[in-house]
Amino acid sequence: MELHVRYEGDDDPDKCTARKLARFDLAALHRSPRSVPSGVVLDPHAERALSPADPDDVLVALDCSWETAEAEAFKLDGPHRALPFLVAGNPVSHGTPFRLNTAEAFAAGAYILGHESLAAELMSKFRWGHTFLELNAEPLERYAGCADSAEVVAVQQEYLDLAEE
Ligand SMILES: C[S@@+](CC[C@H](N)C(=O)[O-])C[C@H]1O[C@@H](n2cnc3c(N)ncnc32)[C@H](O)[C@@H]1O
Repeated sequence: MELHVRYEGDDDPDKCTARKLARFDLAALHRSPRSVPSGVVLDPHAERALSPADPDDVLVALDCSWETAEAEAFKLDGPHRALPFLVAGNPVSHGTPFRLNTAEAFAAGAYILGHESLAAELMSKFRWGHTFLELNAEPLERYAGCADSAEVVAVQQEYLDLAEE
């Protein structure tokens, strides 16, 4: 599985998780949208949830600040998919649902698409990485066992209902 990042560079470079993954040769950074290959785009605004039915060869994320991550910013080729209910494990957004950093989004995507060891390798580069995998162990396992996006959404609903109680 290849990981590609459309890199906006408008967030703190010292804390940027995409840059760290690139330093370990785990992801490729693209400063121009034209050089980003077509692949499954991890897009929180997408209508369809990522599921094991999606292609697992190329995953793309947009690394930018959350202030500029509006829908128009995600103009990239390929099917756009939202990650289902998962909570951030990083210290900046710890416990916040849906608001993952780029490394967490890639780890979640890899896990759901059947690449658990890649998810573990990505998270091993961050001191909080194990927290993300521990906090989300059950939902990740369940999403990875779904047949399609509709099943993922049904499982997600159980977590949303629990979160509302
Ligand atoms: C907005 S950037 C913030 C990155 C942060 N500056 C960092 O250093 O990791 C996070 C990216 O991860 C992906 N992502 C995060 N949460 C997501 C979700 N719930 N669904 C789909 N993609 C998500 C998107 O590509 C999003 O643009």
